[in-house]
Amino acid sequence: MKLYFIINPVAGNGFGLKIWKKIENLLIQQNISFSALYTKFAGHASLLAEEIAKRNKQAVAVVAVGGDGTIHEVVQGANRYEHVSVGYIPAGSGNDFSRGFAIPKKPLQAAKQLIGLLDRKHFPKFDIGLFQNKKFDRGTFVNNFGCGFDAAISMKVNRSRLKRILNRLALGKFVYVCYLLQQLFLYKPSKVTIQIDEKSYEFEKVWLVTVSNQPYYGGGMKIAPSASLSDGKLDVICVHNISRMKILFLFITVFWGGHIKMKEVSVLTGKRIRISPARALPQHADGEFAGYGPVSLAVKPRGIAVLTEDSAEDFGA
Ligand SMILES: Nc1ncnc2c1ncn2[C@@H]1O[C@H](COP(=O)(O)OP(=O)(O)OP(=O)(O)O)[C@@H](O)[C@H]1O
Repeated sequence: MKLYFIINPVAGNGFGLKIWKKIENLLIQQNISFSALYTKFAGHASLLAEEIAKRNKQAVAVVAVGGDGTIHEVVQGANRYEHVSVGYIPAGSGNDFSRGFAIPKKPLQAAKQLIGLLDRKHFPKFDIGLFQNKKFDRGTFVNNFGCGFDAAISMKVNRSRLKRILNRLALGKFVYVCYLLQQLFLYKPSKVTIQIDEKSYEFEKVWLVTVSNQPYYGGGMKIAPSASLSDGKLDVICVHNISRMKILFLFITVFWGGHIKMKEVSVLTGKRIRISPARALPQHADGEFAGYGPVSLAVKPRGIAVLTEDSAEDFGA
């Protein structure tokens, strides 16, 4: 099996590149042949993964070295090709993919796990999410999709100069707290209709709707504690009719999944989902800006093969 690495040198504020140098040495020491490609712009990992898929007719592994945005793009580019499996070396700031897919959080340990799996013929397959809106005809997500308050925060963070400054001071997470507090005062909740399979639900004063493929989100928050990568379903969490103060409380309890007991949090599951907000809410897919407005989502059961342990199949359920 041919082995490719797609490296996002700017992930984790330059951590991606540093980590890659160590992993490259490890691969050379162990006489493992591989190709390494560096991303040059946002969205490039998707194009590279698809090029690799088209160029190789035999089984090939494409490993993302970066954060959730990088593995998101690799899966976006690779998921339509049966002969492509994906791997992940966590080098970003959040790394929820490693939490959900049972990949070690330490990059060198993740690399060792990956090396140990290379001689296998088959890798476990996991569900992924698909979405369609005005911006994307067939977008994918591996962790979660969100619209509303959380997408507004991640849009602000990603466009922020403050993020780059604070990242340099190793205070990257603080920037999320700053924009969370800002949006807490500025965000205007709105009415949202959610259609899940054959049922329709109307929620007033909605702050956010997330659609999860796995439990973890936003750097370790357990937003959808029951989401499973192998159940052929997506978990929908809708936060509505909640006071601004209680939102803060929610963002504390979400770290252990306690928020789902709150009366303002509705938990639903299904295979096909349509979210129709009364006003065009921002959206993200795995933390990457994904558009505005109504969106249709569906699960693609066992949609991607991942270089991880077989036991990861039961992870998160
Ligand atoms: N060469 C590049 N220059 C600028 N941006 C890039 C480049 N390569 C990739 N990107 C973009 O960098 C962004 C961040 O990548 P990624 O999410 O992997 O890292 P992170 O934000 O540090 O980690 P996490 O999402 O886990 O918090 C993504 O939107 C990706 O498209």
